[in-house]
Amino acid sequence: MTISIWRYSHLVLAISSFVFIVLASVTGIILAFQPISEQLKPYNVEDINHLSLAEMLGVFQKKYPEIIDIKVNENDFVIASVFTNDGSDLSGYFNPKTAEYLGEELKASPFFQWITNFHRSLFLKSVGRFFVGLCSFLLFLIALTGSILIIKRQRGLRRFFSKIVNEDFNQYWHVVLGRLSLIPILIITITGVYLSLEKFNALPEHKITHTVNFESLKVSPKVLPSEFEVFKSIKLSEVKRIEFPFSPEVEDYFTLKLHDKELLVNQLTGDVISNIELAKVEQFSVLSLNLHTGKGSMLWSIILAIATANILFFVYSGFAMTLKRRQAKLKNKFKANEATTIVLVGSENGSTITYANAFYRQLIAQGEKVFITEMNAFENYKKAKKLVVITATYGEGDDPTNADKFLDRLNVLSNTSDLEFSVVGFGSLAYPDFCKFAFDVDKALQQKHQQLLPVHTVNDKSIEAFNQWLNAWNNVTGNSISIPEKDLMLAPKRLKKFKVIDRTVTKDNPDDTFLITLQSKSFQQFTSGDLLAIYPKGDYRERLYSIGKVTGNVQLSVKLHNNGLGSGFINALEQDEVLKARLVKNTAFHFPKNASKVIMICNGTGIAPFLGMLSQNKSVETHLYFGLRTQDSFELYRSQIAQLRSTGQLSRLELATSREGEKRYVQDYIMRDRAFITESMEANAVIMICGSLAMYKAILKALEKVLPESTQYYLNNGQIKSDCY
Ligand SMILES: Cc1cc2nc3c(=O)[nH]c(=O)nc-3n(C[C@H](O)[C@H](O)[C@H](O)COP(=O)(O)O)c2cc1C
Repeated sequence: MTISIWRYSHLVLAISSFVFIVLASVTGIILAFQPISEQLKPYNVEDINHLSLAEMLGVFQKKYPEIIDIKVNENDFVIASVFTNDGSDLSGYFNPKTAEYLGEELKASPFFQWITNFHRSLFLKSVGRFFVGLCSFLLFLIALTGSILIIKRQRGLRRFFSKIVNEDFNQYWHVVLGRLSLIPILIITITGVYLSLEKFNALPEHKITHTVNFESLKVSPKVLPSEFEVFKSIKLSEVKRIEFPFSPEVEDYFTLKLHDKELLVNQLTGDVISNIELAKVEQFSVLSLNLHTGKGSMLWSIILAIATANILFFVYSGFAMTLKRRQAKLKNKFKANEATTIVLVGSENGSTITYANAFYRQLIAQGEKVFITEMNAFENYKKAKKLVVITATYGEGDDPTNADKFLDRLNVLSNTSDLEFSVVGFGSLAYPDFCKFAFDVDKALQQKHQQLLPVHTVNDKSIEAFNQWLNAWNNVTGNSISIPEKDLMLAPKRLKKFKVIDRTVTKDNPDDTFLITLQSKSFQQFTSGDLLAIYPKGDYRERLYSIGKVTGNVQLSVKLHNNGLGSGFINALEQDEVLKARLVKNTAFHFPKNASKVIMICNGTGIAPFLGMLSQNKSVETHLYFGLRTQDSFELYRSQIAQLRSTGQLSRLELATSREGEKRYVQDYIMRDRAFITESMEANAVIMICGSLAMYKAILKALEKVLPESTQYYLNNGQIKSDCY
């Protein structure tokens, strides 16, 4: 399958370095806990930013007759070496405010030391260090190519952090976590490379050498160190180390190492004898070490640990995605120029190829000469009579990578005008430009060839929807192809648990229909009009139901069919039983946000999403045209609808009973209320239709007669929405 140059680079880099990356990541996660464990020790003193060096020296010199040196480490622990009044030496952690001894200096744990050595060089000395440095650089490139892939996926840098639709677990989290850990990973890799370069002496030398003119050193006026102006002006947080003079002679001085410079200070007068700025290389080395290891900041150490753990997840999810893509291969029995039917596939992540391959195999089994290939490989096919294009849509209604040259090639190459074609669009209603690329392809093909079937769309890889197209294809071509469902889908993953919290029974209803309410066991965002996908046999067989959101739960209205796989499964569920299913977003059938009025038309179980929408409705005027067989059929919904009427959430109900009374269908009421319907649509109302396809067609026919514009106009305008089956 064709993949973009960026994805290819991302993959090649990952493959070439993954062993090192895994080893470095695992050890890196462990090492992140070293600074955390150190900082949990009670030697840290607050307000180190406010305490001056002079103040600290004052208390130390009061308490101890001789001080050798004082250090402040990355954790802001003060470590000193002193002589006490009884002449014994004392070294370890001290409180800088009171000069009180706190405890012995921690020795690095042998375990962390072992892991550190492994992390730095894999115990391979210079060779290992080189590979670790190289792997850091490769990881940096992987992060860069990954960012480019995200920018391309999101169609622009500005949309880098825009919402991502969760279609595939590995893909979704690869991108989401990739964006979140990008900055820490860039920092880890850049500093890793820098530290390696330093170890190989590849950076400029940066030794500090002071020159002191001993002749010019003053011996008066004498000042106590705690009164030195220079010590007063330096905060303890700036200090790395202060070394005390060995003797009281003026030739011996204080050596003060700060984070950005080194000073020599006259021990008698407090004059600064020499002041040298640290080279930028040196300053960056310290910064690199702290950023790379998390030394000195618990928060940063935790961020590093999380980002490094994410790297391991990227390795796993990246390879899982690649494997999935590679499984989707196109193989041919016939040559392109022998084939009478051509199947072209546009796919980014391979799932559309599974459908196209299954269709190809069935055609071959029927004895047809078929050729299947990627859309970008389109050419003039000598003997082709039929062309089937099965394509996904990406980005914002754009082409998948292996179809990005198709429209140009079609323009330049194609000249066989008696070729008949059918386009099947794979897409997701979670995106605003649903299957747009398929529509673009269809339009372009219409300029040159004969359309055999209108564009057929498949939402969320629905097998049902694909089979509907297959039936239509069989009808127009005289074929009798059927695709075993197991060829199309693997058992679904990541299903969520739902518990039955209420249900009615079919015997109470003349149409074998029942209401069932499910409570999601985990937090999930959904709304009325979305779909619930169930897997009755726990395998590839999927059944979708329109749902209503009623008091936060999922409500379905189900008609039990003879041998119905889905309805039989749901009907067998008992109170409190738990099932596994998944919610599918269906934005095209959500309650409109800005409509002046909503006219809902449904028959039978098509009422389910409307019961939810009405119970969520706050103030919109709503009219419900509900078709059922008898008044008894209505009993199932009577109390809910009465409640909605009493609260005003449902403004008007028209019940059409087809088997008793005036024996009317919903479309009869539409014809009767033509003035109301027209007036409402002119005032920006929205019509929503849910239920059987037969009813949908009848309603569209009625609306065609009633409305001033064509139904296509209102469909395009988003004023007619439907979810029919
Ligand atoms: C980044 C991204 C963008 C997408 N954009 C659209 C879109 O604009 N319109 C649409 O209908 N579907 C869109 N989809 C959904 C895919 O077309 C759909 O999941 C399809 O089944 C994927 O097929 P494939 O696995 O063969 O690539 C998008 C999916 C992804 C991951």
